[in-house]
Amino acid sequence: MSAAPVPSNVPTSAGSIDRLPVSLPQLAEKKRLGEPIVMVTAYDYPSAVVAEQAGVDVVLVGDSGAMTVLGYPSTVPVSVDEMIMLACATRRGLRTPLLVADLPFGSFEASDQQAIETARRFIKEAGADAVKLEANGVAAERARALVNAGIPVMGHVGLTPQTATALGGYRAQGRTAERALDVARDALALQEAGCFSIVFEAIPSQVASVLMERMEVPIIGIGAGAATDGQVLVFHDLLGIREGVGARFVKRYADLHDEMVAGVRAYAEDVRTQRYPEADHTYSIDPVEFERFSAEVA
Ligand SMILES: Nc1nc(=O)c2c([nH]1)NC[C@@H]1CN(c3ccc(C(=O)N[C@@H](CCC(=O)O)C(=O)O)cc3)CN21
Ligand SMILES: CC(C)C(=O)C(=O)O
Ligand SMILES: [Mg+2]
Repeated sequence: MSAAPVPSNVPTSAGSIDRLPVSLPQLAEKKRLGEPIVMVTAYDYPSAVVAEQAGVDVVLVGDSGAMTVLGYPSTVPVSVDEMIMLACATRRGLRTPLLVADLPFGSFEASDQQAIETARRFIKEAGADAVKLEANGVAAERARALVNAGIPVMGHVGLTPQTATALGGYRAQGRTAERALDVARDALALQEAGCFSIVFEAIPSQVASVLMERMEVPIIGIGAGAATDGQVLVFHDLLGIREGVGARFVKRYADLHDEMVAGVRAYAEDVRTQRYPEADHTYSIDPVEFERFSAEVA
């Protein structure tokens, strides 16, 4: 399927009627065929347009946006309303990729009903195609309730930033036999609960490799090695938009932060040295009109 190079710029937040998104069966088919699945985060209209035009399969409105675009020190403080706003902006720039939205910390844990109400907001108000939730004590139970309510769910195991304090910070997980078994249990529970896909974050590649033998749904890795069915990276990390969190899995494909600073610096320099604006950047008025205006205003 060839992606339209132009965004739909949909009139409503819920997506355009003629949108043909990447489907869950298409992702399963990619796994079956061994075709790697490409996922990237986006948080607003321009990043969504970039992801669309680059032809990715899945776009994640990650709660990492709490840090990358909202400036919070972690993903924990971001609210559902803030995430909905990011998801709506992303939706408007997106046509073909599957749009997945992270359920933020505190928005789904309390009860199945809370999880369903939150997920429905992402689907109905923001036009998300699916939601993602991080493994914790109740995630599999909530995932099952969401799937039963007709909401596609992606799981997330390994380094789960919403519970990073309990995990010892932003560090790789599953590095002892016991902890690798914890990751395995989380992944199998989420698969059993009906998740259509699961993210493996920051686990040893050997552990991910062995787990892949047990996984029937497409697995998207970030710092989980090359054996997963696809990869995901944070938009700002792969484009070098800020210093980032220093995760070893980041591969930087551009240095946009430096380019943006250089651009604004050059603009500032032009203003201060009066090299901007030039004639091309200014408007003019008909000479007769200008004479009349000058006579009156004086
Ligand atoms: N911009 C951004 N990109 C991300 O990938 C991301 C976020 N933000 N915010 C939430 C989490 C945090 N992430 C991280 C952060 C660090 C490592 C990491 O590799 N940590 C080192 C240890 C660093 C230390 O010792 O402090 C490790 O080797 O485990 C992995 C994932 C991934 N997520
Ligand atoms: C890194 C991905 C998987 C994520 O959860 C996020 O960006 O919030
Ligand atoms: Mg996340």
